[in-house]
Amino acid sequence: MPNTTRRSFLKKMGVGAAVAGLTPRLQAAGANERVRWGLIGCGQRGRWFFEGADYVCDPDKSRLAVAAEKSGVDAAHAVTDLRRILDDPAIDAVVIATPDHWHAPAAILACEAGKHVYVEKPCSHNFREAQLLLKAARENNVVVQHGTQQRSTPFTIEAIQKLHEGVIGDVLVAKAWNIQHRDNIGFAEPTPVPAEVDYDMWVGPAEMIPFQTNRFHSDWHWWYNFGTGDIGNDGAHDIDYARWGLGIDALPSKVVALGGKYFYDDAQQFPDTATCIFEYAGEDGRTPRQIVFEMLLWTKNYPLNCDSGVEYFGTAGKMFLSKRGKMLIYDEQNKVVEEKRGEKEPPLLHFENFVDAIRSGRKPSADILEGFRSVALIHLANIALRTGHSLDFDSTTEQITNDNSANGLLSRQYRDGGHWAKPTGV
Ligand SMILES: NC(=O)C1=CN([C@@H]2O[C@H](COP(=O)(O)OP(=O)(O)OC[C@H]3O[C@@H](n4cnc5c(N)ncnc54)[C@H](OP(=O)(O)O)[C@@H]3O)[C@@H](O)[C@H]2O)C=CC1
Ligand SMILES: O=C1CO[C@H](CO)[C@@H](O)[C@@H]1O
Repeated sequence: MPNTTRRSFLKKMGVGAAVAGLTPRLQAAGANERVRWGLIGCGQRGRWFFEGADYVCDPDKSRLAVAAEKSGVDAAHAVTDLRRILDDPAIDAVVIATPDHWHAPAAILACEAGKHVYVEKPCSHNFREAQLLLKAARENNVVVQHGTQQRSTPFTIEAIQKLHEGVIGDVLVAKAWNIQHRDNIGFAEPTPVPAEVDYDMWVGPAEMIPFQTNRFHSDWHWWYNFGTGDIGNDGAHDIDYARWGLGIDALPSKVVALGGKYFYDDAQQFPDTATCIFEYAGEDGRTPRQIVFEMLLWTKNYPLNCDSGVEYFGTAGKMFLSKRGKMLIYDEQNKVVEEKRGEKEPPLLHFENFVDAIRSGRKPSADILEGFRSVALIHLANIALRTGHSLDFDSTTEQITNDNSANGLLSRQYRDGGHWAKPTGV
C-alpha cells in the first residue's frame, strides 16, 4: 500500500493517537531512508506496533487479519511464516513480539539475514540463546534493541544518571520488586488446535507438546517450554533498571533464590512467590554489590504504592525509583530531599530510539549486550529456583561451578527431529 494511502487509512482507522510521532519521523528523512520493517507476533504487545509495519506475521490467521487491517498491509505482506519477511531484501528490520521461546531463534535468523532487530523482553528463553543472540548481533553488525523501554524514557534516564553521578554516594545494593495480583490459569486438558492456528509454527523449535488453552495466548508465560515466568516477564524490567542503577557491567558470581507456589492451585509451573539475590563479587575492580528481587503475584499491597520499583541504597542515602514515573531521594537521615513525578511517556519512544540507532550507527539505548547481562539474572534465578539451591557462577567461563548438572538448564530441550529455527550452537 503506498504511504499516502496508508496514512489516510490509519487516520480513518483512528490508530494515530497512541503512536503519534512515529510514522512522520520514520518518513521525514525521505523515501530512501525510510526504515522498512516487519512485525513478528501480533498479540497483546504486538498491537502497539501495527502502525507503520510493512509486514505482519502471526500463526493465528484471525489475529493476522486484524493486524493486516490495522497496519494497512496487503495480503502478500500478511504472513504466517517469518522467513517470508527475512527473505525480502526490501526489509531493513523486524520487531519480535512472540512468546519467549521464539525470541532468540527468530532474532538470530533475522541477524543472519542482515536485518536489525527490536526483540521484546526477555531477549531469550534461556541463557545459552542469549549468548548466541549477542554473538549473532555482533557478527552480523546489526542493531539489536532489547524491549526494556525504560532505557529510552527521559525520566528514568535522568534518575539513573543522578545515581551514576553519586547523588546517594556509592550504590551498593538495589532492591527491586514485582508485586501484583495475577490470575489463576486453572487446569486444562489438551484439545484440538483451533482451525485458524498453525500450531506447528507456534511451537517452532521448542519441544512439541499438545495444544492446550491455558498454554496459549499470554498463558504460555507460565510454562517452562514457552515462557520464563514472571521473573522474565515483568521482572525483566525491574531487574534491568536495578542493575542499570548499580552501574554493573558484569555477570554475577553468586545467585540465591527461594520461592515456590505459595498461593495458586493451578497448572502454572513457575513460582508465584520468590526472593532472588544476585551477588557481584567485585571482579570488575569495584566493591561487591548486590541486587535483591522480590516477586509476589497474589497481592496488591505494594511498597510505596508501586507494583514495580527499585530502592537503591548508597553510602550517602537512598533512591526509590519506579518505572511508573516516581522518584524519591533520601539523605542519610532518611529525610526526603527530592521528589519527582514523571510524565506519561509516548509508548513508542524506545522503538524510535531503535530507528535512530539504525540510521545514525549509534548504539541503541538497550543494546543487546545490556539485554544479555540482565536476562542472565532471570535465567540464573529460574535455575536456582528449579534446582532448589544457590549457584556459584564463573563470569569468565559463563558456567555454574557448584553443580555441573545445573549447567544443563542454561540451555533447553528442543524439538525431536530438529527444526529450521533451532539456533546453531545450542
Ligand atoms: N515491553 C513491554 O512492555 C511488554 C512486552 N511484552 C512481551 O511481548 C511478548 C509477547 O507477549 P504478549 O503479546 O502478551 O503475548 P501474546 O500471546 O498475546 O502474543 C504473542 C503473539 O505471537 C504470536 N506468535 C507465536 N509464534 C509465532 C511465530 N512463529 N511467528 C509470528 N508470531 C508468532 C502468537 O500467535 P497466536 O496468535 O497464534 O497465539 C501471538 O499472537 C512477550 O515476550 C512479552 O514479554 C508484553 C507486554 C508488554
Ligand atoms: O512488560 C510487560 C508489561 O506489563 C504486562 C502486564 O503485566 C506484562 O505482561 C508485560 O510483559
